[in-house]
Amino acid sequence: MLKLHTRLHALTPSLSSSLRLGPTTDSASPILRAALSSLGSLTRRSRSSDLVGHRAFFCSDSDSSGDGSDRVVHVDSKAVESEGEEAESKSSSAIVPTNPRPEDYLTVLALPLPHRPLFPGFYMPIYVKDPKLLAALQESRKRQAPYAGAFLVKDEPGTDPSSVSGSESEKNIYDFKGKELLNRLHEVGTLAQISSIQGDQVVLIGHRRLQITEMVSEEPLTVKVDHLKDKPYNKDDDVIKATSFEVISTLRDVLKTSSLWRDHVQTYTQHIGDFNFPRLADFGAAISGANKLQCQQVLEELDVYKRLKLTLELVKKEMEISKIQESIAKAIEEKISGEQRRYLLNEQLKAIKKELGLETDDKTALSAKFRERLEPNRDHIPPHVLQVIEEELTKLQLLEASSSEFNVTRNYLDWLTALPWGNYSDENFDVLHAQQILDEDHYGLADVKERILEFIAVGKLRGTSQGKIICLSGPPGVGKTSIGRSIARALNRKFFRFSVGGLSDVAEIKGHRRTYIGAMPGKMVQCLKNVGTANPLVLIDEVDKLGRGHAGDPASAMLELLDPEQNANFLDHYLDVPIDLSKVLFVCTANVVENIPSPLLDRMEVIAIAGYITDEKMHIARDYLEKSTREACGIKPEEVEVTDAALLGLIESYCREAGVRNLQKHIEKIYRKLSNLLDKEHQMNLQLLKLRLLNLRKL
Ligand SMILES: Nc1ncnc2c1ncn2[C@@H]1O[C@H](COP(=O)(O)OP(=O)(O)OP(=O)(O)O)[C@@H](O)[C@H]1O
Repeated sequence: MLKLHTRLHALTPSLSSSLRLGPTTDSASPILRAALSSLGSLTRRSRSSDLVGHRAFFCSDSDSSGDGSDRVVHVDSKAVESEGEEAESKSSSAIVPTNPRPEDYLTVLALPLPHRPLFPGFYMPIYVKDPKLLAALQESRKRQAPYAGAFLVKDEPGTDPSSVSGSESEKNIYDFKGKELLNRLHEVGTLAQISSIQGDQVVLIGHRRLQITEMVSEEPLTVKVDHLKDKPYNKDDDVIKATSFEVISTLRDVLKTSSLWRDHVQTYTQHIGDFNFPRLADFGAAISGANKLQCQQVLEELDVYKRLKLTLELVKKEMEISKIQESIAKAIEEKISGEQRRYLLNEQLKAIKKELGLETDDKTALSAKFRERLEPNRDHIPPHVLQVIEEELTKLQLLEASSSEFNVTRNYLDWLTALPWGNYSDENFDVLHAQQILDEDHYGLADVKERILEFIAVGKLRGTSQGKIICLSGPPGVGKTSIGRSIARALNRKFFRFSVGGLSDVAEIKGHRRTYIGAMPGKMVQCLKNVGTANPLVLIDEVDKLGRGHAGDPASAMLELLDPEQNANFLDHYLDVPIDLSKVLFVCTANVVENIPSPLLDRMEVIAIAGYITDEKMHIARDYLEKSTREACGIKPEEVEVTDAALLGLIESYCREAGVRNLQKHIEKIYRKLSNLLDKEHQMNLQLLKLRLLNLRKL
């Protein structure tokens, strides 16, 4: 008695911690104590968890070997003391050694366990739904006999032990009473200490194996039991040792891959030198995810070697599961990291695009870009166009960036905002200046120059030059195109040239409707965007060679474009808003006036350039063509002299046509050859190369 008392006091510090975790013993091995502390947190966590509620938890009991019975009695009394239930009981348990020891419990209440058997040394919280059984448990706890027998419930015949039983079966167990219930229980179970009762939740601690021998009473079911002991085994048996080492090493492998049982396994394997084989087998089976029948098999096995072998099978399975778990986790991780990388790269791409001003997705950036373009000449933009632009900008915000509609709207806005609304170049109405420029570029052409100077003079008086279409007609190479360029220079207007020779598609002039894929505005809108001013000089080449369209008449479209009465409200199909072309000066060129469609011709002021006579050609060749060609060939004036006779010979013998393009080509040819000769002559220090009539043929 005295001995018992002193041990009780010695245990006090360790037991105070056990109150959280359940009872412990002073003689628990280092393994068990370590396991106890490491499992403390897990146990606390698991109590709130429904899932783990069906599994057992490792504790420090070790009386399965049969020598720890008195320790359990101490633990029990201490637990009761700590809960402050009855001070009296504390003294009685300490002083009166008549408290029954676990092995004294030969008649116990039978607790049905629906999910898994309880292994010695493990915790298990269960819910007792039978009020009579619950009352009996509370009663026995009060009587300082807090022990019961925990027995796994058998599956109904024909059911798959691996299939999920669910709460249905749990409920059904309590419908069985007496003998019926007894028949549903496995015979081998565990002596369970009732650690605590809270409501209908009872926390059990497994102690030693029991076997039901007979029924004592029906409600609640009470049974007589035999206490089972492990069969004697040789501790130094190599096979047992090897099997147990294999169990441990497998547990270690599980630990490496699965964190689920890390606490359990780590604690146990840390103390590898201090284990006992039956406990190891129980431990492995209890923490494995094996089904209840497999666990029950381990519980029923009294041969230590066989039990270890069964456990080994279970932990190996656990290992396989954790490998699968690892590969699943890895695959998912790879997928996630791949997606994250993609997201990151996309974000970087966006940032780079934004930095380079290529941002296409960012609607706000796009809108800002368009608004920025509008800002400088917002006052000049006609109100109806501004309204359309604003509407389109709002639409752009609502559209999905990846939709085709978005791209259409974006392109449309791009065109609308790129046009030079109300942006005019300052016209130069200085007649003298104009004459100077025209003379600079062309020889002769007195009629043409006069007409142009008149045009400028009228424009000066009116303050604007508009309302006229000049048509320059004449044979090829008489300088129709080049004079158009000169007029633009003289008037200080931007120059844009496009040829309508062979044009048969009206859409080239008036644009496509926006609904078509790859729709574009017509040539005139492209011209305005290109030159950046609303009053350029537009040279329409080869107007007499206008094609006949199969879909629409290009001549009519040209009429709309050129007619001063209509072109103030020129409607391009793509833009769909009228644009003012009245400030544009149109100059057309034609070889044969008769081929120009009469409605067009009617509106034109035709200036005919008949062609040049030899004398004119001589002047043009000497003063314009020769000069420009010499410069183009990089020959200095003092290096070459072309005599009049040679030039005349060239014109009369080789270039008899009305224009001077052929003459220009011959002069270019001669100068190319001369530059080749000069290269050789340079070496002979020849100062001047004279091109005479005689040499002309050779060249
Ligand atoms: N009176 C001129 N003075 C100076 N150079 C001229 C004159 N007439 C034509 N040229 C030159 O002749 C070349 C051909 O002229 P241009 O191309 O304008 O002819 P074109 O009448 O438009 O021909 P086409 O009908 O074939 O288009 C140009 O280099 C131009 O400078």
